Amino acid sequence: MYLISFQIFRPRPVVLSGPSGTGKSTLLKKLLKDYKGVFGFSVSHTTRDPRPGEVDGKDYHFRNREAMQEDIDTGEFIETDEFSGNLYGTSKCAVQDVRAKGLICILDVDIAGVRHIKESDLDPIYVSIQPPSIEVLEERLRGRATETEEKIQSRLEAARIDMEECNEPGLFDIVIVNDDLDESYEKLQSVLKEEIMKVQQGIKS
Ligand SMILES: Nc1ncnc2c1ncn2[C@@H]1O[C@H](COP(=O)(O)OP(=O)(O)OP(=O)(O)O)[C@@H](O)[C@H]1O
Ligand SMILES: Nc1nc2c(ncn2[C@@H]2O[C@H](COP(=O)(O)O)[C@@H](O)[C@H]2O)c(=O)[nH]1
Repeated sequence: MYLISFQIFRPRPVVLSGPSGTGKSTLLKKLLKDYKGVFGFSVSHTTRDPRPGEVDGKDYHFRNREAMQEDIDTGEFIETDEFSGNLYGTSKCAVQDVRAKGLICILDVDIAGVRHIKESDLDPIYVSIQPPSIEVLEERLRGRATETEEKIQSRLEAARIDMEECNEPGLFDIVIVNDDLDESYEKLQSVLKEEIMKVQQGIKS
């Protein structure tokens, strides 16, 4: 009996994608804070260096390239991509850890990651978070002050491609232009309402 109801209430994961600096982490941190016990973050692996304040195992699993490549070769990842000179990837464990708790698993991946996930059996809701313009994105990236000039340029180059590809029919369930943060958050909550309710009702019953 317990098993049957667990399967009925199993929420769909959520993929948040969009250019670097567009506000994905800001929005997902708000969801995690406002909906405790509803969402869980899929902690990705990366070979990039931690930024000040980032914690290994919480923000990312920070690995050197050799170690991460070994894990890729042994089939531990759902998807991986090279972005701005570093490897990033979603491990099977990262997603399983969240889903085993009955939580909505949030994945933050680039657009190549979205395409790889489409080939898996994950069946998430796909959300693209876009900047109002490339100029605003550049301001946000510079304002965050986490990248070198070279990295800012490579991220802006990837952003131009992402801003074009996000409108490809069928790629995303919704594209949210993150101009006003509160409005974007409203839209995000609205598209996730059904899954949120599934988990909240599951908690009550
Ligand atoms: N709607 C908004 N208006 C103004 N600033 C914003 C808005 N949303 C996010 N920001 C700011 O933009 C910067 C980048 O946001 P954030 O780190 O969340 O981006 P990101 O998409 O997660 O980037 P990355 O993919 O590189 O991790 C941050 O300084 C954040 O405070
Ligand atoms: N394909 C994947 N992309 C990922 C993953 N984790 C993060 N990302 C994307 O990388 C860039 C840069 O992130 P940053 O933290 O260095 O700024 C950004 O677009 C993320 O969405 C992943 O596991 N797979």
